[in-house]
Amino acid sequence: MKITIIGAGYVGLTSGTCLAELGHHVTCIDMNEDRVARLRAGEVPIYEPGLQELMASNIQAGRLLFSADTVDGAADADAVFIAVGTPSLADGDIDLSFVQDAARGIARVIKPNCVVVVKSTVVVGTCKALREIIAEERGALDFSIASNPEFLREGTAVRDFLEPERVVFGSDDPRACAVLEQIYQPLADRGVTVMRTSNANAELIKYSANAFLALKIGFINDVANLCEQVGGDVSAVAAGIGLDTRIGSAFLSAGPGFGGSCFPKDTRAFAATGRKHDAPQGLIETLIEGNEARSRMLAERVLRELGSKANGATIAVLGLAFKANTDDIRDSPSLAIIPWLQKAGCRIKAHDPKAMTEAAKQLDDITFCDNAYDAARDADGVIVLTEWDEYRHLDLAKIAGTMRGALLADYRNLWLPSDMTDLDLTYLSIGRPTVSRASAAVQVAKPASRTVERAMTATSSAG
Ligand SMILES: NC(=O)c1ccc[n+]([C@@H]2O[C@H](COP(=O)([O-])OP(=O)(O)OC[C@H]3O[C@@H](n4cnc5c(N)ncnc54)[C@H](O)[C@@H]3O)[C@@H](O)[C@H]2O)c1
Ligand SMILES: O=c1ccn([C@@H]2O[C@H](COP(=O)(O)OP(=O)(O)O[C@H]3O[C@H](CO)[C@@H](O)[C@H](O)[C@H]3O)[C@@H](O)[C@H]2O)c(=O)[nH]1
Repeated sequence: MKITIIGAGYVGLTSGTCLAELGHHVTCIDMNEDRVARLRAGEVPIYEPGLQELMASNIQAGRLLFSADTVDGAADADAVFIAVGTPSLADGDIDLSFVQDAARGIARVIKPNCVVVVKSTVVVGTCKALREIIAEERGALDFSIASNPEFLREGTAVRDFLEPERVVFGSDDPRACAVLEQIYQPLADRGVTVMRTSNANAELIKYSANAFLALKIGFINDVANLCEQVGGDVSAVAAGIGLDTRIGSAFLSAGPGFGGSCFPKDTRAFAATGRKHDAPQGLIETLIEGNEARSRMLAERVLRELGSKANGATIAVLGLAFKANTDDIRDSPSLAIIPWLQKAGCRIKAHDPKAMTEAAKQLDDITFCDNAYDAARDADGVIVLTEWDEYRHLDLAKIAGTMRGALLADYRNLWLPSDMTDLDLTYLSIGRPTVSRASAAVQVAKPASRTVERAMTATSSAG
């Protein structure tokens, strides 16, 4: 199949590369000429593990091309995938202007019988509206439209695309369904479930999936708040409920709140769609409120701990990306927590293995450091906001030895409270007992089984 992808960002580039890997001939088009030039030179403009190698081998095999020219790239495609951004508007609804522009851009170019596939995350009814835009722009042309939402996660995008738990596509046009079935046949041959449904259902499935996953996170964060008040341990509670297969153990890691380019904007859009269609999504409205309030709550927890020393304190922030293994900082908790600390008079030193360049564009007055040890040196407090593996292996005694203060706020539960008892640190984490510097030994109950506790910490942060 000849496939064109409009938008070579996280989704377009990964999908395009993976579709080439499945044997299709793919052209990725992006309006950002600089991005296209870098891609043509074999450079991957985002950090996504495994993508560079896969891209190189498919370029080499002649199955993957890049272009900044829609006419050049889309004219002979059997299917054109739209994978451009759908950011939030001020009222929470999504901005469909990029998708609409992309549809207008291809309308005059596509060949008869082409299938236009919407991969961007869009609210229900969008495909229908895009069909009208293309028809208006092009006049009489036989073409089909389909929705094919993407479920990949940043950081594991290549694996998620090539080994998905399911592929969902929807169209009210059997010809579009036949083309999509052919495109995904190589995955179906490997045993992947390919679900075919209506256009509207496919659009609804994407938002409902993200909203449900975000609810799990919001729920466990609320449970963590309760654990902190009553002396519980959220890791144990999550493990205990997750053993029930009706609940499942995934997406029950308590932390600084969900961020990223999807959950915050998609939950807002889902709620806005509910309001618009007189089907209020009360659970999701409350979830959004709680998640937004969480950043301030976690900043205040640190400020409370620092007390009168907060104004003028130096805080080392470890991790700026919204999660590990990505350079993406869109809607990252760091972007909300850091300004709260700065407002209270804290000076911020920060480190992130991949996201400092992006963070520098959005955060002011930060001293960026080459590594976590440099960030922590002379700091009054250290806050962990991203669960990078390299932080798990830090020498905490060394960190404690070079800090001016003694506060470690582990908002990703990377370590165990019971491992802190010999360190000269006050250890805060999420939904678990605080280990206070002065009376560490009496405050932390040893877990019944350290093996179980360690396993829980490892799996819960895997997401
Ligand atoms: N990032 C994810 O993990 C993820 C996962 C699943 C779904 N999604 C959805 O996929 C869509 C894309 O997300 P993303 O993170 O890849 O966005 P992105 O911002 O990384 O990439 C979008 C790209 O589209 C390009 N673009 C915009 N308009 C264009 C046009 N008219 N012609 C050509 N190029 C154009 C931009 O230059 C940019 O490079 C969104 O709707 C998002 O919600 C994202
Ligand atoms: O148990 C968990 C799991 C995740 N998170 C946070 O939730 C956010 C989203 O994480 P994740 O889902 O791993 O990352 P994304 O790359 O944003 O992927 C989500 O959003 C994509 C875009 O729609 C979908 O395609 C994916 O299926 C969906 O998982 C991040 O801030 C995580 O730190 C938690 O706090 N606890």
